[in-house]
Amino acid sequence: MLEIENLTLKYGQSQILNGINLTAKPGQVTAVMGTNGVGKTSLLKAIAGRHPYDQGEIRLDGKKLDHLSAFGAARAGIAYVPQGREVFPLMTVQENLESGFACLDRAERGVPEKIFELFPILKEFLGRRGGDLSGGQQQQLAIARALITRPRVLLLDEPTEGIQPNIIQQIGRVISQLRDEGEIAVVLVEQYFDFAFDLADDFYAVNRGEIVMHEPKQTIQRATLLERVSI
Ligand SMILES: Nc1ncnc2c1ncn2[C@@H]1O[C@H](COP(=O)(O)OP(=O)(O)OP(=O)(O)O)[C@@H](O)[C@H]1O
Repeated sequence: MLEIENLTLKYGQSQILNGINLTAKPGQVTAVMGTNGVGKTSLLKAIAGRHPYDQGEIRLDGKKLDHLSAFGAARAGIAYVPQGREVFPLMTVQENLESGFACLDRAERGVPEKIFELFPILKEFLGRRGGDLSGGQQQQLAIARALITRPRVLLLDEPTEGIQPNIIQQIGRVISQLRDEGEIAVVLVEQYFDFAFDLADDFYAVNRGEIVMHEPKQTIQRATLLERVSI
């Protein structure tokens, strides 16, 4: 389980996150929603060791992750799929997948067959360059690369952005499957409201660096959440 307690983050003098508390459980999709610029990406970056946070605590399975680097966070079990995907355009699909090996011990460095079961297109395109894939295929590659590290937590930053509907559906099915397997806590930052609403088990609405609503699927009202994330 991922636990964030009282997290604050600044860019220079600008306070961007102001005391965030959030829990993401394995076997659940936790949605973090809100309009542009409220701090969703910054929160994921802090968790993934991509940006230093000022105060607060991040714990994984009860263990404090003490201001880790990106490498340290990946080794600790946190995988991050950034907005815009960051696929290496001149490297092949195979090489892009292997770039996920960096944080693994030598004995663990292999692409599990499960990756190709989740994303069959990647097996077909192993020799193709990342930059020659469609946006949706690149998103699948970015998620696959993250899964290679066998994470405990999967952070997804707007995985549907700029992607055609049939691939959005496939990505939704993969996220559901990962959730149902029960091993990984998925944290989903998403502005495509219905995608997140249909998929997630727990919802956090963020506004100006603060959590303004937290409610599980069982009790949440669609209209209330929509209003909170549209402010
Ligand atoms: N490197 C940076 N330096 C200074 N300010 C930044 C930096 N990155 C983001 N910001 C600012 O921090 C605020 C939060 O940005 P962030 O990207 O976390 O928001 P977001 O909710 O993910 O928005 P979006 O959906 O547009 O990505 C914004 O006002 C943004 O302009």
